Amino acid sequence: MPRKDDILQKILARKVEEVAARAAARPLAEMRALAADMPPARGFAAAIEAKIASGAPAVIAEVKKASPSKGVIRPDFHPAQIARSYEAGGAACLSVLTDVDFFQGADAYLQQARAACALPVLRKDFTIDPYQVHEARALGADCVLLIVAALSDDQLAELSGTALQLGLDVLVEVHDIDELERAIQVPAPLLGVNNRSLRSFEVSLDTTLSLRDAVPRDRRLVTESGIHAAGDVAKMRAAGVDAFLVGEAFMREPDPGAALQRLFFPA
Ligand SMILES: O=C(O)c1ccccc1NCC(=O)[C@H](O)[C@H](O)COP(=O)(O)O
Repeated sequence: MPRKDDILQKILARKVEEVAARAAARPLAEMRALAADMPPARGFAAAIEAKIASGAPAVIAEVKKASPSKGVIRPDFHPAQIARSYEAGGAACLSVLTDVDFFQGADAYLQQARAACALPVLRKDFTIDPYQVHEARALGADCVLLIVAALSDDQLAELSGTALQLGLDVLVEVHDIDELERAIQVPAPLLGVNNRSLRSFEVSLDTTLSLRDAVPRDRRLVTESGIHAAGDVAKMRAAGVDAFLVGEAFMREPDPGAALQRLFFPA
């Protein structure tokens, strides 16, 4: 598949500008104070472990209007309705895209989705600065995403440290073995393997299968992207993978939670 002119680098360049503008509008000290005033987080990793302990797969159900690889996925987009539907369908947690420029996301979507249900919520964004971690907490997020390909080791340590200090969980995302080796230096239990290359957009579930044995036993492997069919779920579960992050397959369905239930909890 041809490279898409390295979309990840474009997103990161824009994110630097976005964070600077946000910090100018609302300084870090103010954001820190807002974050410090928030009630305790809902326990994102704990919800995943509880689901798996009950014998069920743990599904992180994504609330995503559009993406760089697919364009607009769900034009008729109502985050609160989607969140309620996912909760009824048996999701363990939600993932809400807040990036505006590349995913047509919004901070308000996270707040609306979280307020509509009792599920813990991942802020799905490109976190590059501690400012965004305080902002995530202030928005009510329960977990932040750290993409290893986007960060240096020092940034990974600083951002994960800030998140853990604030009571947030961290999903550390990798796509290859070099990134996995860097990710396991971060003391966070959730390790996402993205089956989609964020550089070429190519999706292969073999990415998860090839990295599975290198994931330490004290980490929870979350397979991310490209899960569409019962066969995909069966393939992962047969390989001992019990946690899933799924977006498009649900977002294209009229009732996303019913689609989740059909895919993961068939009668
Ligand atoms: O999806 C994209 O086009 C994309 C491009 C660049 C960076 C990230 C991107 N997606 C984020 C994700 O990884 C997915 O939203 C998530 O894993 C769900 O994937 P899917 O089930 O395939 O919608």
